[in-house]
Amino acid sequence: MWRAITRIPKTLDSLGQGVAVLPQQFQHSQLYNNNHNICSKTNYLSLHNQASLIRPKYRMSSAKPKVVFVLGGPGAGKGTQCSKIVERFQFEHLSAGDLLREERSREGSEYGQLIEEYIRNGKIVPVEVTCSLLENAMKNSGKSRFLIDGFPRNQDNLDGWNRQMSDKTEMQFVLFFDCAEDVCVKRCLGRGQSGSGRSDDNMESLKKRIQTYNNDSLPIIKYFENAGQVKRIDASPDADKVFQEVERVFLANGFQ
Ligand SMILES: Nc1ncnc2c1ncn2[C@@H]1O[C@H](COP(=O)(O)OP(=O)(O)O)[C@@H](O)[C@H]1O
Ligand SMILES: O=c1ccn([C@@H]2O[C@H](COP(=O)(O)OP(=O)(O)O)[C@@H](O)[C@H]2O)c(=O)[nH]1
Repeated sequence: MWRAITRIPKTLDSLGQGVAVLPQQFQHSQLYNNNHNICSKTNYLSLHNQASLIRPKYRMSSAKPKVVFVLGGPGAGKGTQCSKIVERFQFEHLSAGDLLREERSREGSEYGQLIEEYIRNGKIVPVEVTCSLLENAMKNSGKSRFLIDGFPRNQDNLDGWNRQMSDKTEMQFVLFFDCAEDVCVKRCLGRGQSGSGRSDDNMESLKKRIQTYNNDSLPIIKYFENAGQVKRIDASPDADKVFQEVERVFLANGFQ
């Protein structure tokens, strides 16, 4: 008789980051859910055996995932530079905006309409939606280094991240692409004209996005700056020149 309940050992229990390599079927199990980390010994043994199948991979990723936040005005060149970072360093690029656009277009999404409304009006989607998309993308990628592009952009985003993700990840620094407003506008309009298909690369939406950036996002960058966590990059030169600076920052912070 297995009357006694068994607490899953810490190594299996704390899958906050190890879960990144768990196959889908584990992700709703007691192994995954820290809130239900007590199970019968029979269940435990079965889960333990299943978990041992994936143990080597889990061990490899037992450190907390490293996160770099990438911030800057609309059109500052965040996405462009993230692609270059991915080519040069081993990072997974997660654009919060792209994830939201994907979710907007996903058939059956209960948030599609809400997301479209927020994006078109340059407003910031409630963090519960964005943070869940980010966490899922992190888990599904199986990677351990992430560029989180375009997030956190307001206090609600930052609070939500701190509640849901900060204990599970190691934030390295904030890469801030500093770009004058008129340059940002020109780049976004250029992106729209060259067929981005984005519903917000037009002057009307841009005015609202810039206002949101100045009112809501800049204070967050300031907050990180006061904490000594911001690496500021002048985003006005051409993309290759900007990347020279970006590369220097990553090398100086121990990334190869
Ligand atoms: N350094 C740069 N100089 C000139 N144009 C750029 C530069 N970086 C990006 N762009 C262009 O500006 C537009 C916006 O860049 P993107 O990387 O999508 O910005 P963000 O992700 O910050 O919105 C794109 O059309 C891109 O090709
Ligand atoms: O964490 C995020 C990131 C993006 N957005 C929305 O998505 C839009 C586009 O963001 P993206 O980062 O793709 O583009 P950018 O404005 O930086 O060019 C923003 O204006 C917001 O409406 C959001 O609500 N939360």
